[in-house]
Amino acid sequence: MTLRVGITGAAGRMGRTLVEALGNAEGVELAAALERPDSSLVGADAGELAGLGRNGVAVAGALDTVIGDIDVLIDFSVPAATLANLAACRAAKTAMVIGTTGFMSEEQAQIDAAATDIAICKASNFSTGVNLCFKLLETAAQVLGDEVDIEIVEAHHRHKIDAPSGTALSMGEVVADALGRNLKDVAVYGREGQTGARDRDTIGFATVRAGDIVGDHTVMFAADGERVEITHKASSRMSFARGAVRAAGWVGTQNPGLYDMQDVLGL
Ligand SMILES: NC(=O)C1=CN([C@@H]2O[C@H](COP(=O)(O)OP(=O)(O)OC[C@H]3O[C@@H](n4cnc5c(N)ncnc54)[C@H](OP(=O)(O)O)[C@@H]3O)[C@@H](O)[C@H]2O)C=CC1
Ligand SMILES: O=C(O)C1=N[C@H](C(=O)O)C[C@H](O)C1
Repeated sequence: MTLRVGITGAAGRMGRTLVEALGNAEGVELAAALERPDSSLVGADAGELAGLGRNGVAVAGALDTVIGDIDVLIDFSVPAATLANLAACRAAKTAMVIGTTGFMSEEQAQIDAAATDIAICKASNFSTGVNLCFKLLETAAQVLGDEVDIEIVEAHHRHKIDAPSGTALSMGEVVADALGRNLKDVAVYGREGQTGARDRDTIGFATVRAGDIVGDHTVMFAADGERVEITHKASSRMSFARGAVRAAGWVGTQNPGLYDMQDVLGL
């Protein structure tokens, strides 16, 4: 069976990469591509937009005009657009892959609620390497325990609109959970001025925004006399897109529920 997939933000950085990844994947096919209703790109060919040549899929401006043509919607856009698409998918019983980051906790609650009716695979990062790093981080935190200072440093391109990155926050959650801490209580987002000495239980975050960096993440476990650093560097958005397309093929056959890339990879 071939699953029919729709892509939102089809002209965006991830949207174009997803169109390319879908063209190379098996068991899934591009059935719809979406942009804003008032976008000048509505009606354009999605393959041409992605720089691949015509693929015959015209960009639509409204999800309700194409939702009957798709089995799974892949959404990498902005939280407000994702939540509007979530409501439409919930009503139509269409599965979703959500890659958008930067949701507030009450927005995440809407996703949790929709997952009682539809299958949703949501991940802050769909690359295999980052999902492996989540496992390595859990082990590192368990072994190094409370004897180390933990700092998370992330760097992304100048266009990124949320900080810290969703991936950095997920890494913080993995480490905090492994240590029995609540990230909300221990996170420190940047430092300035007379900060006082570091509190051992805190988990620090630092953000770099520069140039065309695709996505770098380092978690540092620093003790007196040694430190461990676990680093992932993405050099192509295709690493995220391939994972999201794999997730679409997987989530399209699941019962309602909220899943992540670890479920897709069986980690
Ligand atoms: N989970 C993962 O593995 C990854 C997640 N991401 C996340 O994906 C998201 C998108 O990133 P990226 O592709 O770089 O961003 P872009 O800005 O390049 O693309 C976003 C797309 O969404 C569209 N869009 C924005 N607002 C709306 C709206 N209100 N209604 C309809 N469409 C809208 C944009 O259209 P327009 O240009 O007209 O605004 C654009 O086509 C971010 O949240 C990012 O953090 C990114 C990479 C990997
Ligand atoms: O906006 C991006 O580009 C990315 N966003 C995701 C995040 O916020 O973690 C994933 C990746 O790092 C690229």
